Formats: sequence, structure tokens, C-alpha cells
Amino acid sequence: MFSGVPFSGGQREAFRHEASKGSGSLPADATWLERLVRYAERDDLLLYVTAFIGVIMPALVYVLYHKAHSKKEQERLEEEAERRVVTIFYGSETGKTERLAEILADEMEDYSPPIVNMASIDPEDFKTYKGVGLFLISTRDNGKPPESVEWFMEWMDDVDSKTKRKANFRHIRFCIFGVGDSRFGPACYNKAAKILSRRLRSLGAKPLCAMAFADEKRSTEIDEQLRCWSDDVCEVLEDYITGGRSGRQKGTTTESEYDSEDAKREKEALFSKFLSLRRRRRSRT
Ligand SMILES: Cc1cc2nc3c(=O)[nH]c(=O)nc-3n(C[C@H](O)[C@H](O)[C@H](O)COP(=O)(O)O)c2cc1C
Repeated sequence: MFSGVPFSGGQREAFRHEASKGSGSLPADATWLERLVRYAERDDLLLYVTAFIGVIMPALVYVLYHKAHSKKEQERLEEEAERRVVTIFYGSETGKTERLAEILADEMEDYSPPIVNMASIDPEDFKTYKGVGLFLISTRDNGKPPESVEWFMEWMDDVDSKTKRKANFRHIRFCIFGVGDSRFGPACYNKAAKILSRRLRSLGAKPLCAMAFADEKRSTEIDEQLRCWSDDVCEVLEDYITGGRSGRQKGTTTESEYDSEDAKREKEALFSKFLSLRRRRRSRT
């Protein structure tokens, strides 16, 4: 019986036929699924199919996982790159602030910031901006912003009242340098810069540093006042760009700090002190 003589081809076929009969012929009312399974069982088809799935599925899962992961990583890198973009926005009535914007761009050449006149901002582009905005804005008659920029200020107010949420500009970080003259009185002094700051914050944008005001009344030239500010900004920017990914970074001013009148006065006083110290140091050399 166990002579090792293999079955002949005819015997094997007959055996298979018997086996298939033995596994039970399907009842007449068998469902299509049962028929399909029975059909697949024949000639080891089911075995091949399951073996194939067993090999292919893990490979497929691996490929899909890898693809999803690398897409996420790419998105993260793109977001990071957008966060590092620095743009100088200016609003100017007679051109002085525009000139300051050019000086600032030179001072910050490491960041190669483009200079954008706020009068020609595209609102749709601005809505998707995720970088740092350095805003330079002057104030004209009775605390008004430059005429060419009025629409932008109103648009920000409008977006705010329409969306009623702070999501839109939450990625934007900003620093503001107001250009004005304190001889126009405290109510009007650098009022446009103050309004701009309020509007940006009400839309969710976050200040990176305390607002600074150039005062034409000071004996220090406004160019020099700007240069002092840009030194501060460079430091804060470096912190921001190389530092934490979100929330408060070193040098970031929280809203409450920013809002506090005392803090503002203190910073103004410090800025003036800093300017006169620097002036004295320069005159000595
Ligand atoms: C007619 C006139 C009105 C001004 N009104 C204000 C004012 O209300 N508040 C303020 O801080 N500065 C005021 N300033 C000072 C300007 O903001 C300052 O001269 C500034 O450098 C102008 O910059 P710009 O040429 O970029 O607009 C006024 C200047 C002029 C000539």
C-alpha cells in the first residue's frame, strides 16, 4: 500500500473528482456566495488568492502609510517655510514712511523682505499670509491713516465683523512701527499705528514685539529711530524663526502686556532712553 508508487494521472483525476463530490454537492438553493466559495476551493484557487492577499496587503499598507506620512511631512515643511517669510508693509502719505521701509529692507537684508505698499495689498493673498509682517504706518490729519491705506483699514474691520472669529489671521505675526509727531497731541499721536494694531489683533494676528513710535519731535532723526527699532526686531525675529513652533516665543508680547497702558508708556520711555543713549555713544565715537 505504501510502496511509493505514485498515483497515475487518471487515478489522481478520479480522486479529485471523488473528493469534490465528497465535499458535498451543493443543494439547489445554495446562495451565489456558497457557489463562489465552492468554485474557488476547487483547484486550490482559494489558497492562491489568500496567499496573494497575505503578501500584497502588508506591502500595500506600507506604501499607503509611507505616502500619507511623506505628504504630511511635506505640508509641515511648507508651513514652516511660509512662517519664515518676512514682509515689510507700509502706509505713507507723503513718502517718508515709504523711504523708511526701504531703509528697513536694507537693515534686514538677511531676510530679503519684499516691500509692499498697503494700498496695493490683495485682500485674498493677505488672508492666506502666514509669515511675519513688519508694518510701518504714518498718521495724518487728526489721527487718520494715509489716504491710500484707508480702504485696507476698513476692509480689516469689515472682515472682522463678517467672520466674527479670530481664525483668519492667526498665523500672522506682526511688528508695528508708527511714524508720527507728538506735537499733534496725545489723542492723534500715531493713532493710525494704534488702530492697525487693534485691527490685526482682533483678527487673530499676534504681535511679536511691542509697538514702537517714531516721533518727529525727537531730536533723533526718524531714520535713526527706525534703525534702533530694527535692531530690536532682528533679535525678536531670530528668536521666533529659530525658536518654538507656536504659542509664545521669547520676545513675543502677550495681548495683556500689549494692551496695558502702563506697559506701553514704559516701553515708550525705554525706547526714548535707548535712543538718547545710542546718540550719546555715537557722538563720543
Ligand atoms: C498735515 C499733517 C498732519 C499730521 N497729523 C498727524 C497726526 O495727527 N498724528 C501724528 O502722529 N502725526 C501727524 N503728522 C506727522 C506725520 O505723521 C509725519 O510727518 C510723518 O513723517 C509723515 O509720513 P508720510 O510722509 O509717510 O505720511 C502730520 C503731518 C502733517 C504734515
